[in-house]
Amino acid sequence: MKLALFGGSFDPPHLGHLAFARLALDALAPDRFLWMPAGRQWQKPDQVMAAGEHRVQMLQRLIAGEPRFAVDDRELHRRGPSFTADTLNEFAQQDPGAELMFLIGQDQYARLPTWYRAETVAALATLVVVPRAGEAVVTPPGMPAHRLQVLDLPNTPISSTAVRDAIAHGDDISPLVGADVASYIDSHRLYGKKP
Ligand SMILES: Nc1ncnc2c1ncn2[C@@H]1O[C@H](COP(=O)(O)OP(=O)(O)OP(=O)(O)O)[C@@H](O)[C@H]1O
Ligand SMILES: O=C(O)c1ccc[n+]([C@@H]2O[C@H](COP(=O)([O-])O)[C@@H](O)[C@H]2O)c1
Repeated sequence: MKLALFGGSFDPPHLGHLAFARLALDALAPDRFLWMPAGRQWQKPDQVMAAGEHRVQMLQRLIAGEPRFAVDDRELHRRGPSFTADTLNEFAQQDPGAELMFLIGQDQYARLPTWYRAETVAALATLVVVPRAGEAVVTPPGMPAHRLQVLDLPNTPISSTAVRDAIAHGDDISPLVGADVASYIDSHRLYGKKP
């Protein structure tokens, strides 16, 4: 069983995430593809994120057109920081024969040596990495031995930060997150969205 895991803050999820996920679905042909919103991303201590339930609802709207996608909210229910090593250990114990693939963009791949138990992450999953914001995939110094699959994602210059900034400026965010996520943000007044 091949299991693709896409972890993220998803605050909010956007069309860049969706482009990456669709490409991975085609390229990897996993048996399951799970989007995993982080509970507490310990490396973003200053960011007050939208509640986990809102991020799950936005993800559900973003992925609605693709029945092979599902949301796994286990990290939202775990106490303490959301360590990817813990999550991968859970999957490995749950299904010892499964081939785990963890999706990340180059920005996070570059930081991976700073993650909690990076060697466990590297040992348990193949890292599926895409370029980000024009930055090619480069293995960072200090990265433990790992399996790497690079996917050639065309540059999708969207970030959650840009979405939050666009909201602050009163801009239409539908081109960044799609109409369904935009209307969810609107109706729940997330990220300081004005009526
Ligand atoms: N436009 C994009 N293209 C490729 N990968 C992306 C893109 N946006 C996010 N990712 C990747 O998706 C994962 C989750 O990203 P995250 O939820 O932090 O979104 P973000 O846009 O990077 O957020 P923020 O701007 O708040 O840092 C990370 O591995 C990140 O590298
Ligand atoms: O385990 C860690 O130490 C760790 C440190 C930073 C990020 N991560 C995970 O990497 C994924 C992408 O993070 P982010 O902040 O770019 O959305 C998400 O699943 C995070 O929980 C994990």
